[in-house]
Amino acid sequence: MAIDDTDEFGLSSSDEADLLNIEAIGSSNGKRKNEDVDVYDPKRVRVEPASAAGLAIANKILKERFGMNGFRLKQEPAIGRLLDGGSSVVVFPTGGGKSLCYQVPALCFRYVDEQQGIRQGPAESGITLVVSPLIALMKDQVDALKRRGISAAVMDSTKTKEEHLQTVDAMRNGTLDLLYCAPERLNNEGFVSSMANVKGGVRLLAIDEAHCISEWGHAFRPDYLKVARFAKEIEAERVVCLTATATPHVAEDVCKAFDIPQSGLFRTTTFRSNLHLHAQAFETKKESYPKLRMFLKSFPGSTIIYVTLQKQAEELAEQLRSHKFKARHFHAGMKTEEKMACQDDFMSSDNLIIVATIAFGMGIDKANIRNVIHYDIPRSLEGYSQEIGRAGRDGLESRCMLYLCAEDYHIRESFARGELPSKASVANLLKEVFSTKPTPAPESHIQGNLYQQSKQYDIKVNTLNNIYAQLELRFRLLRATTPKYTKYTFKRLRPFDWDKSTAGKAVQNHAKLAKTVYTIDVDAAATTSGLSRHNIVRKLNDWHESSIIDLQSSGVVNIYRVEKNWPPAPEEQQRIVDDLYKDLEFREQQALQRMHEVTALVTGESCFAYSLAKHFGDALPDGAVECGQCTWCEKHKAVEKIEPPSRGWDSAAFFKILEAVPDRDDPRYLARIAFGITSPRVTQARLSGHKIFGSMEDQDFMTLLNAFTKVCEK
Ligand SMILES: Nc1ncnc2c1ncn2[C@@H]1O[C@H](COP(=O)(O)OP(=O)(O)OP(=O)(O)O)[C@@H](O)[C@H]1O
Repeated sequence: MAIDDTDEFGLSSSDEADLLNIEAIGSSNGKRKNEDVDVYDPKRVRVEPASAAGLAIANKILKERFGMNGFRLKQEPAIGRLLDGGSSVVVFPTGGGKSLCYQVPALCFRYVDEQQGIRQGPAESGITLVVSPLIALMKDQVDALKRRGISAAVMDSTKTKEEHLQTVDAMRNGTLDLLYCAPERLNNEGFVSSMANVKGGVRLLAIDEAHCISEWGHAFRPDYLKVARFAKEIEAERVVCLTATATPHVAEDVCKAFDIPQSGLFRTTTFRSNLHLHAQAFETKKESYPKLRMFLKSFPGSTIIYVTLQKQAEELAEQLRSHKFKARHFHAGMKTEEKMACQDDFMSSDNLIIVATIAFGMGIDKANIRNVIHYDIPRSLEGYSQEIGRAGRDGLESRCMLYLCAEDYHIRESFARGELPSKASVANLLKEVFSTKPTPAPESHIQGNLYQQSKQYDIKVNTLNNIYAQLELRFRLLRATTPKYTKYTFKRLRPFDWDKSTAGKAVQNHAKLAKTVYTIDVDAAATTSGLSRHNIVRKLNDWHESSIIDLQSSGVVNIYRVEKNWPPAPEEQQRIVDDLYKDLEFREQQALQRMHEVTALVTGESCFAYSLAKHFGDALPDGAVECGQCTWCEKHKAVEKIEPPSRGWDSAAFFKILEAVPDRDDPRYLARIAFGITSPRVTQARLSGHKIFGSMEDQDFMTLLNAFTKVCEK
C-alpha cells in the first residue's frame, strides 16, 4: 500500500535522525552561569510587569519591524502576558498569526530590559528558542525574518560548517534573536548544555504545534514529551505554546505540562463564517467521482483535494486531467524540486486543483483557496478542521466538501490498527533491552537500533520510538542522547588525493570500494586510528561540504544512558510490559474513536459548524446553534451513513491464509494479513502483494483476531 510517508509534518525518519556532530556551543565566554553577580540568572531576576509600557514597545516593533498596523485576535494579550514574565498557550486557527506571538516578544526583550534597567546592553538580552517539527517551514520563516533585518537561524544538519559556526558565534556574542530547531534536537546533550548556557539565557521558549505534547492529541509525538523537561533544564524564563487545534482536554494537557494557569490560555473561535461545510455519502468511489466533477465545475477556483494515499493522489489528478480539469498531484514521496514547483504553481494560479495527501498545506499561506475537498474520510476532526481552515483566508465565500465513502472505512481502520503490535512482541523487545549490558560506568549507555528491532519484533518504528520515550519519561530508566549513524557511504565527485591528516588516512585505510561507492566502518576507523568517531565523521563531512565526495549516512542507532538500577527486577519488568501495552491498546482505541468522530459530525443531526466548535470547546457567535449554510442547516436531514456491504464469514479465505502462512506464534500477525494491514514482518515475508493479503478485509478485525487466536492456541 503506497501510504504517504510520514505524518502531517512531512517529517521523514532521516529528518528525525539528522543530529550528529553538534558540538556544545556553550563556551567559557558565553556562559551565563557565573560567579559574577552582574551576570544574568533567571532565578534571581525579578521580571517587572511590562504591562502598558511593554505593550507600547510591542506595538512599535510590530509597526517598525513587521510593517503591520495592529494586533489581531488575542495576539496582544498573549504577548502582553509574555512580556509581563508569564507563560502563554495560544490556540488560534491556521493562519491566525501565531508566529508573531513569539517573534514580536523576541525583539522586545532588549527594550523591556533597558526600560527596567536590569541588563547591560543588547547582547545580554538572550534569545528566543522556537521548537517546531516543520523543518521546511522553519527555514521559510527564518528567511522572511532575515529579509526584515532580524537576526534568526535554524539549527539543523543541512547547514554547512560555515553557516553552523556563524550561528554558534552569534549565540556566543548574544546577537541572535531567534533560533529554530526540531524537537529531536533536544535529545542532543551538547545542544541542551548550549542552551542552558547561552548568553543572556533563553528568554522565551516557543513550542509550535504544541498539541503534539498531549497524549490525547491526534498527532502525539514522543519527542514532544521531552520539551517540558528541556524547558526546566535550560531554565527557560517563559514559555509560549502554540497550536491551531486543541480540544479542551489537549489544551489542559499543554497547560499542565508547563504549569500555565487558565489565565494564560488564549483561545480564539474556530468558527469561520465564510466557510460552507458540506458532506455527501456514497458506497463507492465510482459513485462519488461524478459528483466531484460536478462540484468542481460548479465551484471553480483554487482547490485542494485531500486523499489518503500517494498513489491515489497521482491517479485522481490524472483522471481529472483526462476530464479537462487543470489538476496536479502532491505528496511527500515526490522530489523536493517537484514539490516546490507544484507549490509555486498553486500559489500563483487561481484555478489550479491540487490533489494531495496531508503533506500539502502546512505553511501554504494562500488567501484565495476557494475549495477544500476531502475525497477520503479525514483522519480526525483536528485534521479536518486544520485542512478546511486553509480555505477562504481572504474572507470570501469558500466551500469545504467531505465525501464520506463506505470504501474508505477499511483503510482508515487499517491505519488506526497498524500501530499496535502484539503483546508478545513488546515483551520480547523489552527482554532484549533489559538484557543488554550497559557500557562500563561512568558512561553506562545502551544502544537500540530501531530499524533492526522493528524488523525483529514486528513493531513499527513510530511505536518503538514511543516505547523508548515511555521508558525514558514514565519509567525513568533511560535517557536518550545523540543518536549515531552506523553506515556511511560516499562517492568521489572528482579525483583527489586522500589528505595526509590522521583522520584522512584513517578514512582511506577503512573505506572499502565496490564499483563506485565507498563504504566505511566509522567505529573501526576510529578505534584503529586512536581518534574519536566524531573526528572521522567530521573529516567525511568536510570533504562532503567541499564537494569532493557525496556522503550518505544511514542506519541510525539510538543511544540511551541508563538512569536507574539496571536491569530492573523481574517483577518490575513484567509491570513495565503490562503498563506499556495497556497504553498502546488505549492509543489504538483513540485512533479508532477519532475516525468515528468525523463520521458522527457529518451524519449527526446538528449543524456541522456548531458540532465542530463544540468539539473544540468553542461555540458559534451569539450562542447560535446553526450556521445556516452547512448541509445540515440547508436540509435539516442527516447525511445517511452508508455501511460497507458485509459478505458474512468467509471460511475458504480463512483456510487459504492458514495454508499460505505456516506461522502460529502470533495471531495478530495472521489477522493483519487477513485484514490487509502491513507490518515489518508482513513486508519481510513479502505478503503484502500476495492474494491472501486483505482477502478478509470486509470482516470485523476483532472477530479475525479471535479466530486466529483459537487456531494459534491449538
Ligand atoms: N497582526 C497582524 N496584522 C497583519 N497581518 C498579520 C498579523 N498577524 C499575522 N499576520 C499575517 O497572517 C499570516 C499568517 O500568520 P502566521 O503564519 O503566523 O499564522 P499561523 O497562525 O502561524 O498559521 P499556521 O497555523 O498555518 O502556521 C502571515 O502572512 C502573517 O504575516
